[in-house]
Amino acid sequence: MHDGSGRIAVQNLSKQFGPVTAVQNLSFAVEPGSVTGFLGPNGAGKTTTLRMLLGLVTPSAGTATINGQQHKHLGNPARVVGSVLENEGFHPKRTAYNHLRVYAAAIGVPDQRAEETLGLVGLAPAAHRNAGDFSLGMRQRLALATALLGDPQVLVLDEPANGLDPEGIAWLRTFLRSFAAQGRTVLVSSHLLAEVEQTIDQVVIISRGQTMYQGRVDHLRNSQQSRVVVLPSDASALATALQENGAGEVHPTPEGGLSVLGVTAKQVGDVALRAGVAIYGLHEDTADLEKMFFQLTSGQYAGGPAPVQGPPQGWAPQQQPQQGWGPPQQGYPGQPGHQGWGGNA
Ligand SMILES: Nc1ncnc2c1ncn2[C@@H]1O[C@H](COP(=O)(O)OP(=O)(O)OP(=O)(O)O)[C@@H](O)[C@H]1O
Repeated sequence: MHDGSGRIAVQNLSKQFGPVTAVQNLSFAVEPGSVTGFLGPNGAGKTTTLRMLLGLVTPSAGTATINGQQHKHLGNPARVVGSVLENEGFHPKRTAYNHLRVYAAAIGVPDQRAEETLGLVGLAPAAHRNAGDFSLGMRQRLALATALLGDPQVLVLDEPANGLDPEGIAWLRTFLRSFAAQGRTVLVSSHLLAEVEQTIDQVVIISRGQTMYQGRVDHLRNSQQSRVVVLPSDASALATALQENGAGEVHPTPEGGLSVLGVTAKQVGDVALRAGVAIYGLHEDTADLEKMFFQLTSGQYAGGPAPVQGPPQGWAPQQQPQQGWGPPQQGYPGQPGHQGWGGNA
């Protein structure tokens, strides 16, 4: 039997579809009490991974377990894990309530649970309307109600925000966070970080079937080095002064200025003052999580938004992911451990 922990563990998971490697040696863990985003571009292998976790696809190698067991060994799986996958079908002539009653009977829970789950997802007023007349957002809610029938400990949702309007997304966010606050586990896939950023507290980012980052979203955000763009009277003199004061990377800009990583505008201003260099312009680029996401998954993109080449500043995508990858290994200005920056004095 399963261990009741609510933990999802994916270990060295791979899936080959003929010549296509959908998932390659993927490892990550999802702990209860949190909402974890499972993020990656289209085709990264998210759906295949979730389908392996739910026992719908057989792995080529590795394991995907819930509560320490593969799905097929969970006993009564609907009581352990509820899922909403893409393109869930409903009988169009069946009411929402009747749809849920059919599923309730199949997993051995009373009809009353159908009413309860309709209430949970805000569909009670539409209980006796045919699912065929539902909007995409209502169908998503009905799919979620179906997943909740067994009062599961774990929820696995594939792109649940698809088809939801902003109000629906806000509602889903509140619902998932309160579900997790009860000590349950939520894993939500998406190809859009912005769509789930406010919902999730942990994130697993994959690209081309491999884990690129696993850890807290706020750690990822805090790890971003800020960038200062400065237009000085003498770029060469300022670049030298910055480097003497411990700035990590200083690059010229096409406008004749400098782009300086991991510093604040104040630090650049202080160094320039001491170096006797006048400043004609100065601004700070704040951390952008979306940019980081593109960088981590850049190899995946063939078209669309132009990815920034190379690993993100201060980050090194690794082939052997570990729980809670932390911020950059080396300190930088503003972080404990950084040496230098006379401008801070
Ligand atoms: N049954 C299958 N047969 C052959 N190839 C498949 C099959 N299922 C998935 N793939 C391929 O595996 C790769 C990963 O697909 P998958 O659907 O898991 O990615 P995804 O991250 O969920 O993408 P999306 O966000 O577009 O759904 C893709 O190249 C896809 O074409």
